[in-house]
Amino acid sequence: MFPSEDILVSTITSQNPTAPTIGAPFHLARSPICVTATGECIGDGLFAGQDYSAGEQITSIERPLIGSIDTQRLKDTCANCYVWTEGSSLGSRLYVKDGTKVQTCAGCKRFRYCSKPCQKEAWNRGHKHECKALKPISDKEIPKAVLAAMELLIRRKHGLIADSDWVLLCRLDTHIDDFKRNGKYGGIELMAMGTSQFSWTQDTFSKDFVAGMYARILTNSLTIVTPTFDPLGIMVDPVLSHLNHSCDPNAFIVMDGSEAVIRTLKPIEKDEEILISYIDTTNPYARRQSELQARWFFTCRCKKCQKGATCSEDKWAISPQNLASEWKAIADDLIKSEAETQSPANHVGDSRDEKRVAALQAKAFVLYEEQQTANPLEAIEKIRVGMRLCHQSGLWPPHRQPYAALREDLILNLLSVGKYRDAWTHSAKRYWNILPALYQEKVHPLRVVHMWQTAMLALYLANESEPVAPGVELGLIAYALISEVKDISQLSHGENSAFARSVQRKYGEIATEMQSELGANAGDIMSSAIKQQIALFREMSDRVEY
Ligand SMILES: C[S@@+](CC[C@H](N)C(=O)[O-])C[C@H]1O[C@@H](n2cnc3c(N)ncnc32)[C@H](O)[C@@H]1O
Repeated sequence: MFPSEDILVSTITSQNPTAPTIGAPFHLARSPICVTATGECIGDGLFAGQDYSAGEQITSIERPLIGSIDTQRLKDTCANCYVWTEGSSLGSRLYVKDGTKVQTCAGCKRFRYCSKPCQKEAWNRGHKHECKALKPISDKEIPKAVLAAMELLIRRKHGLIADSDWVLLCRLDTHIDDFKRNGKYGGIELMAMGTSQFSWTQDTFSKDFVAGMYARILTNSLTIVTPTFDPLGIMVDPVLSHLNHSCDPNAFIVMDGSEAVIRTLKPIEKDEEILISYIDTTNPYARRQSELQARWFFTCRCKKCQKGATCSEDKWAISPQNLASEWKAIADDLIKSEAETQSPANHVGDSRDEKRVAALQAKAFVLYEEQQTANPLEAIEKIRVGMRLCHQSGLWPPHRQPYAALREDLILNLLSVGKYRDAWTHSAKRYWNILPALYQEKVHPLRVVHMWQTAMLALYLANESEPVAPGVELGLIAYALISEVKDISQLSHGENSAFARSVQRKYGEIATEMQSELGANAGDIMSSAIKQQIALFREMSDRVEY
């Protein structure tokens, strides 16, 4: 048992950030981005230890210190290596070995593992202590943040978290005062009480310390994702959790099983701060600010936010004054009847026309959120209503949110009900008109993953007897896309990543198949045919109604 964690933590938090180590890929220092309204610097961040070009690895962390899987994913995800054995999106699971299954831990009946070695690794990391504590409460649904806090406290109590990690972790802000101000501190105290009780650590950590640690998890966790960015849970890590946010980030975290890698999105100079994004940065300015304020308690002053609502995310296809009169009437009704239209997250401007546009935007976001909890067929209907609103009002360019996000979910839902052809035309629209606008860097991992999914859909449809449109040969389009993804995935995911390797493998299979079909002149025949097919693929993006 430790004499007094509270004393240890207060000593640590007053220390200065670590000095840079020569030759290290990054270092921790005071961040100029974390400032109060009066300009006082209040937080740390990670800074580049050398110059990096776009698409380079900065560092790799074998596994985050603490990971906690979403309740929904506990049943189909390995709690050690984070392999997701189900997966919904097309082409997203090629990197998972066929027949991978997970089995429940016989003790706690909560976590599942894909193999004996994974179970053993988790056991030795601390599950041997945690399992006993979780066993009597195996029938209770426990929020992932509580499970993360339990793991953290149990492992520290049993000497399974190094002092150096603990020191860094305890330096992260708890935001307790912010929680007290927004009225959520009571809930935190309650969760912390449960955490202490369930983890059998009351003898080691005080009530206030646990509340602080729980609050720290809420404001410093990152999302565990698959290599294709399907969310699986949350992770807390002394290094990763020190990364600050920018709506115009220069880096991102990509995961390969339990390994988390920080990679660059743009060139970064030595001593420049490494910034990732915490949120969907494709949203308009007011929405981004509201989300960051509500969840992380800060006003973002990144380069993009300093320009206010003037960037491409905030551009309308027509000016608000030119909205057709029937849409003005619809907007006026919404202003009278729907509270959401007044939310600061939808703020567009103070003129009457801007308020109307904000009301239509609020409605589109409500529809976007509502469809997320509906079954696929209902979701498709709701999404179509939202997309028609965006299209028929004439206000939205295809990449403006939530129009682009609605199409994204439409594609996923169409795939899940087997409407592959419909999904294909929307994917073509997304490929040509949306991805380059949303993710301007070619190495952006979300752009790469979406390209990959488009390629896999083309490949699937290539085997159907009826072409999707006259003259279209989807096999060739798939080949061209896979070959593009093959090259870029080395930069977005890393050449040795499971994702890049599975793309490489697929490319090899298809190239061999094409060569055996077309013979010695395969290269020449294909390059002219591909040009023609790409032109047809581009034309397909104009065939969607909205
Ligand atoms: C995951 S932590 C990052 C580490 C944090 N800077 C620290 O030293 O504890 C998230 C917190 O960092 C601060 N932060 C991150 N990005 C910021 C930004 N762009 N502007 C202002 N504060 C930021 C906020 O206080 C946020 O709640």
